[in-house]
Amino acid sequence: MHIRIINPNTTCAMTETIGAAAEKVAAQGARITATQPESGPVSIESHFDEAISAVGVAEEVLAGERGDDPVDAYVIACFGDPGLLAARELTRAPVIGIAEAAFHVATMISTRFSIVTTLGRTGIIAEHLLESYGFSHHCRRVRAAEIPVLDLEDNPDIAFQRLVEECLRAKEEDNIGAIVLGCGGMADLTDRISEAVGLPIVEGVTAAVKLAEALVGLNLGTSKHGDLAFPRPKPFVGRFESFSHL
Ligand SMILES: NC(=O)NC1=NC(=O)NC1=O
Repeated sequence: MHIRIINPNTTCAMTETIGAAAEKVAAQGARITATQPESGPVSIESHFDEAISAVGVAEEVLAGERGDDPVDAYVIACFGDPGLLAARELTRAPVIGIAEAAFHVATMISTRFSIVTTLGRTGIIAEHLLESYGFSHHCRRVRAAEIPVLDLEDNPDIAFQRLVEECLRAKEEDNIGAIVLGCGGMADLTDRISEAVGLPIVEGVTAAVKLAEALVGLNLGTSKHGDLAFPRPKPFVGRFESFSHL
């Protein structure tokens, strides 16, 4: 089984972190390819960043579809799940966003969870996803450690400390059974945070890898009946000309 994990931002170090975390939990025989767009934001911390990164996600799925190494499942490894539905239109394989995966897993081990994400301004993105996926009433609170995404790579000790402090506040105040980590860049911190906080920690990259394995094992992929059918072929002009007649 070949899982292509797409880091929608363009920071190689974070792609490596994400890929290593995925490798650690991947089943025997599952092969992980971790990739990122050639162009786009170095980190995704706003609606604008999300919108721009969605084009890169689509390009990385198309590269997987057109390559000579067949892809069995895709993971979008950014907590905003940028371009998730557009990506699903481009393939028959399962495409799993790390936020959606984390929400599903968290509700299987707890009746209520909180999210601890990076910057407070990205909290609304998580709220929109909770509403869109139908998990709003399961989530007590969306919290932020107030760390820029790239601090997870550049200042890991400070980032870890702030994350643990916010997770401890969530455990103390939110009446929850689990915490969802709200950034793909936190993929390597799960065990350390869980040990420090004393709660089950659900992290989206690893949750998405295991759900991808489950869907492939069930021989289930993205439905091509209805809105996730392949896009109608048409010309694209200008910088997106390569998308013409997909
Ligand atoms: N909430 C987030 O910080 N999301 C993210 N930004 C990135 O660049 N990757 C993420 O997962």
